[in-house]
Amino acid sequence: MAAAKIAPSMLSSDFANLASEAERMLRLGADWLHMDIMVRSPSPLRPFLSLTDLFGAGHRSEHFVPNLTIGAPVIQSLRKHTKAYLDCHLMVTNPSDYVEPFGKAGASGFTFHIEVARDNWQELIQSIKSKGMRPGVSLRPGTPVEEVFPLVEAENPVELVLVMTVEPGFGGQKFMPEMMDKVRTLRNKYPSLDIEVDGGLGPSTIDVAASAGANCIVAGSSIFGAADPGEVISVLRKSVEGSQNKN
Ligand SMILES: O=C(CO)[C@H](O)[C@H](O)COP(=O)(O)O
Ligand SMILES: [Fe+2]
Repeated sequence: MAAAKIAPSMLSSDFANLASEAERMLRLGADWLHMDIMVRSPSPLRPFLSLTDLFGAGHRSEHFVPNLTIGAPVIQSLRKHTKAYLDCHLMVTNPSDYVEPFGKAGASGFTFHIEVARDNWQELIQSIKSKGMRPGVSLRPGTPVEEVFPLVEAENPVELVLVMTVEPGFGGQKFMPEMMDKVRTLRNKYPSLDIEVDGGLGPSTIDVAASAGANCIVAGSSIFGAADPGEVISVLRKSVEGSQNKN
């Protein structure tokens, strides 16, 4: 059985006090720290011609998501303050460019999106492992779950599948229960796989995700916005463990 992992999304923390926020979450019972990486990525045509040069600054195809958060230097700084598992979720168009810097910075898990790795996921998994990180794959709400089967069944497989339960880009969005079909399908096929859900998880949505078979729970706004964040972490864990004991 895949163990319950509660992973506060540090996207909702006070970035100016990241080390103490991380320490607070671990003290309150968190297993992992979820780090959302959203970076503006250069076009493959640079320095010759970029999509922005062609279509103007409004063209968004160089971004995986319309937001900017943190990069490897922040992971490196945080690593000096904690031994915790840093569960890095890379919402970037070119994940292979980030494997080496994140490995050096001390990332523990490196989860890339299948939508930007359809042609090179085998090499990507290999390089993530060679840098000492645990490879994971994520899928946006519109991406069919079948797309990740080959990555779980590969000779050199991913060790975690992250099912997005909101459109990636921002914390504080509404949970999409229709994504639970993907979780159920994955749990039925792969009983011991780490299946992570991310987006809109909290005490009011956890039971649906836990009973579908998710064992790694990312939660940002519901934990950081709570009067008692430790209680929220405990509710999330009990729901996952309770569902597992029923099966
Ligand atoms: O990947 C993410 C956004 O793209 C975040 O991890 C996610 O949104 C968590 O935030 P919340 O729990 O507030 O929804
Ligand atoms: Fe995330």
